[in-house]
Amino acid sequence: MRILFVAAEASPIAKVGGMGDVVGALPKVLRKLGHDVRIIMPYYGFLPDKVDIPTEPVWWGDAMFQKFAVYETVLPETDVPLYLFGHPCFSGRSVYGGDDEYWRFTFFANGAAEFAWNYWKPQIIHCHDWHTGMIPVWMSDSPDISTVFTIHNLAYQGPGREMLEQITWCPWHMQGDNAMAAGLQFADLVNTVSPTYAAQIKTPEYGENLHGLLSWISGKTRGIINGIDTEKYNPATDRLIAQNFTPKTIEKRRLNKVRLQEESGLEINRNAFLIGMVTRLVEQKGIDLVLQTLERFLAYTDAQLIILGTGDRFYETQLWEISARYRGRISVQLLHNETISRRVYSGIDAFLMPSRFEPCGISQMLAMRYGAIPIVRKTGGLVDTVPFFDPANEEGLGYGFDRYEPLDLYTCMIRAYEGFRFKDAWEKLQIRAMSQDFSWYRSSVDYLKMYREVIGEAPELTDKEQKIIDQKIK
Ligand SMILES: Nc1ncnc2c1ncn2[C@@H]1O[C@H](COP(=O)(O)OP(=O)(O)O[C@H]2O[C@H](CO)[C@@H](O)[C@H](O)[C@H]2O)[C@@H](O)[C@H]1O
Repeated sequence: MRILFVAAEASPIAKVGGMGDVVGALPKVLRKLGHDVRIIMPYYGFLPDKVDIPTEPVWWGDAMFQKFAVYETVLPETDVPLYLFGHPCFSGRSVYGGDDEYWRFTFFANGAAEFAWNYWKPQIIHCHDWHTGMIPVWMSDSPDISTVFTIHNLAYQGPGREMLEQITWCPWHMQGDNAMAAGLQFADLVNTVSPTYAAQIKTPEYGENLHGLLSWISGKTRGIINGIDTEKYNPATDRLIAQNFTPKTIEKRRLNKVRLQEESGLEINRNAFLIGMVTRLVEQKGIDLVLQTLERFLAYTDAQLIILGTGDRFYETQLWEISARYRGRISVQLLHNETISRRVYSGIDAFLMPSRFEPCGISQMLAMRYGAIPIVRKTGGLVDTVPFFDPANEEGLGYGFDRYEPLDLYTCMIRAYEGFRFKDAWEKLQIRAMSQDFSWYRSSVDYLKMYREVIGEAPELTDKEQKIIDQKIK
């Protein structure tokens, strides 16, 4: 199949959060399974530092009364062709933000549609989040190009209908109050990134005002759990961490904890319970709950906390302030840094993710891959990826709590803290977490089915695909 991914992010060159992980990893696996998958994303000002880009474009196009250039390169460390949509509006150093964000990404979507009509024609356009929401609307007039729309974050819905009508082409039959809603309405199939979240978004509590529409289209909506890039994120070979280790050599992991404590200004204490977070500092991630719980938890235990994240200034300031009062016990790094993130995953004992809502969550899977035990709120994809620890039967992978309440988080953290004191049981839990298969090959089966469904083919895997997948998954 010929599939064009259209997205604002692609790891490793333009990643802000989990969408970048998905767009950077899934095409690579689909290509290994024999499909011609390519990506188009904006040519951000910082990209020349990260990837070789030819000076001559392969194509010039027009959209929204502007000219744009498309450059062709390859996503680093893969064989995935990458097209970069070049226009001065994307020359800044950050992916999101700025007053023209809505206009800029709508223009990008429009350019990507022109590109698919005129330069490289896919059978399927795979759209990601509101930035690409208008593409299914435009493609509804092109019967030879089908569309799949993936919801990574329903909270951001893009420009409203009125603005869309001012800046771009909205066909008379268009429906939807904003870019996200339009994408959901017109895509041939829609998915979000876990089965639990796919069910939750049909309710007012999680639907971000689109629950009515999402219930209406539930027949064409799927829930497909994300994977992680298990080649890149492999503690046995990762060169960015202090000490490599495997489930069989888990004792070697201890060195990573000590190094992390050294590097982040925490007291060096192998026995202290070290909890970590690697996250965007936004309301979704439950930072307010952590702030309400933390001091009580620190008073009761000898635990330490490291937070790596950037986001809302409000949370950044509060975390910074609290870390200044607990030197040696709390380390807050207000950065986006891939190397530090891996050093955190490989050194902490437990990974905290008390999300208000969570479509899937990649961080908790990365944490488990590196032997850190998740402490999560039972919501969305965290339900599907973190079965809860049952010490009596030696089952499960992490600790969980239900209600979005400080006391519930506190109790859950105390349970994990107590669990950590039973060293043998904790080590077995770590080994079990590390031994899970979170690779994209598993989820690629459901994506292939979805792609085949939109182009009217039988959903079964081919023998070749089945063989590769059988080899890859445990
Ligand atoms: N400061 C920092 N430095 C370095 N790396 C950092 C970082 N902050 C975050 N990251 C990285 O960004 C990714 C975060 O991915 P998540 O899926 O956990 O959440 P996010 O909300 O961004 O994604 C959204 O999209 C994804 C993809 O579908 C869904 O899984 C998720 O539920 C949804 O909210 C991880 O790879 C993490 O390591």
